[in-house]
Amino acid sequence: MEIDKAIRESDDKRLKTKYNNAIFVITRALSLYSIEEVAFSFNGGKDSTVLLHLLRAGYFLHKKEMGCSNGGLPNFPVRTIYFESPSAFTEINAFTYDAAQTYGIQLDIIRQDFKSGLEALLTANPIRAIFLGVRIGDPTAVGQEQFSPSSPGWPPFMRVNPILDWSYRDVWAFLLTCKVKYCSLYDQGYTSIGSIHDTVPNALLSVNDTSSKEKFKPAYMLSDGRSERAGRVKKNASIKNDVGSDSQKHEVLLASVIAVGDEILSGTVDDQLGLSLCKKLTSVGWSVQQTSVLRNDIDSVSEEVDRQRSICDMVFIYGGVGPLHSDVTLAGVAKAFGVRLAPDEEFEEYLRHLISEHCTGDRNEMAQLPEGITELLHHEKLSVPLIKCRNVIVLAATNTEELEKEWECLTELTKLGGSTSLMELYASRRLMTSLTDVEVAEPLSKLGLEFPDIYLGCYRKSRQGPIIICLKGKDNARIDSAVHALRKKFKEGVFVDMK
Ligand SMILES: Cc1cc2nc3c(=O)[nH]c(=O)nc-3n(C[C@H](O)[C@H](O)[C@H](O)COP(=O)(O)O)c2cc1C
Ligand SMILES: Nc1ncnc2c1ncn2[C@@H]1O[C@H](COP(=O)(O)OP(=O)(O)OP(=O)(O)O)[C@@H](O)[C@H]1O
Ligand SMILES: [Mg+2]
Repeated sequence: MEIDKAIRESDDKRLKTKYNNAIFVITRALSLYSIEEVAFSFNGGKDSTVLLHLLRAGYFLHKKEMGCSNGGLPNFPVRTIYFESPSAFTEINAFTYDAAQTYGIQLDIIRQDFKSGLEALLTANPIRAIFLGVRIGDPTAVGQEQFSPSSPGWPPFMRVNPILDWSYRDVWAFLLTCKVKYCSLYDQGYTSIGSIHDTVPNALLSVNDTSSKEKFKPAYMLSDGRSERAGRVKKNASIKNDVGSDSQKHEVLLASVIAVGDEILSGTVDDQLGLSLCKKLTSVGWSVQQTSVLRNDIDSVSEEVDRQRSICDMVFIYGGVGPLHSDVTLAGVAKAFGVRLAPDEEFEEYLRHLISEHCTGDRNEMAQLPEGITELLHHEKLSVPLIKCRNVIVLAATNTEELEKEWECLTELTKLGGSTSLMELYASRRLMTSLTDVEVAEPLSKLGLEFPDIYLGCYRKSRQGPIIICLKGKDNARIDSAVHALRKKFKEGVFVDMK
């Protein structure tokens, strides 16, 4: 089988690992489902072209494993579906039909939208699993695994994603190593292909040329796979401004603190970080609007981040950061901003230094960051930079000492960035009194009206104990005036200043 042979003869170890993993997924799927129960969703794009050849090899190897291979593969045995659309590139259509002819594929052309088309397909056929060329960086891949049931609201089937963990580089390494044909648009600067309305050649492949027609290098020349979708016209628009522009509207900067961790919710671990972070934020003049604890679940994270990022100046999120299956925070942040997670070579470099020989296989998965919105905040005291996605700071700290260090660096870095005023300190005074609630309630409300710029808080340490009144603001003189005004409302000596 020529594909299998080409990979075995190649000395690209990484490609071999990717290939073996994908073949494993395919052969498992072919063991789990009968050939009538599987389908392949093919659209002539580079990812589905990779999958076409992997399926050809996988089927061959599966048959061999079962002891019934004769070495040949005259016709492609998996039902193949193509959702044809009037807005597809003619080159894509031509390549799809051409490939069908070359490899003996019986194409089922569907001219409906994905959902209705799949509903009809599943009603008419015993299909239970569909192979897709989805890769982890695709916006639609968020939350998917190699075997992922279709989403709620979609007809029920298993989505099988054998190349989910492949990078852009892997795709081109495979197509070039196997010397297989791919759609001609990829030789004209297109790096990811949607419809004719939302896809143009990737400007990063543009060749400076004096002639009037702009020229582009082929897709495989793109050195940084993170820019694969640079030729796609952006769909989402309304992203809240970064802190520093919008924030000037508020007198006080608003923060939200999000913890991610099933263990906090089950009471297995004590969330010290939330408390510490709230103290730190308050001490530098921020007003914490909300703290929340979320499950290790991408959708929970994305919904909460989306909500908080639009009402707060800055969102601080911690927990669920790392390479484990439960580490979903960055995927949730990516989903909240409607971008994909993509391998970040700079971040990967840091991780490589940090874990070097302890790491086997492909390190890319650990270095996936929300694409196009991530800023790495470097500090010499940190072995890995802090991650800032627009107005969301992702903290890697897992205990208060680590948080202390990250916080120190963060405040230094934001000051270095010229944002000193954003970290302007709050001044505060606390007064203790043995007056009853009823006695202080009304005068305090009136004080609030007289001093709208001063935050007035009350709390007590026990039901019967004294009340502590907290006055906070950015102007010391105003706080002193408020304290004076409050004292004037009562007999002398009923309020004691607390340190
Ligand atoms: C065979 C097939 C199965 C799909 N299954 C799902 C699904 O289970 N859930 C979902 O949200 N989208 C599903 N989709 C839609 C894709 O995730 C995605 O929206 C689409 O490929 C992107 O196309 P667009 O960029 O034109 O919107 C499926 C698409 C295909 C072709
Ligand atoms: N119109 C379609 N018909 C059939 N399958 C499709 C269609 N659109 C998408 N798919 C499936 O979804 C997968 C992911 O699509 P995606 O656009 O990310 O990749 P691609 O088209 O293969 O490559 P590229 O990223 O270069 O466009 C495809 O590989 C294919 O399995
Ligand atoms: Mg495509």
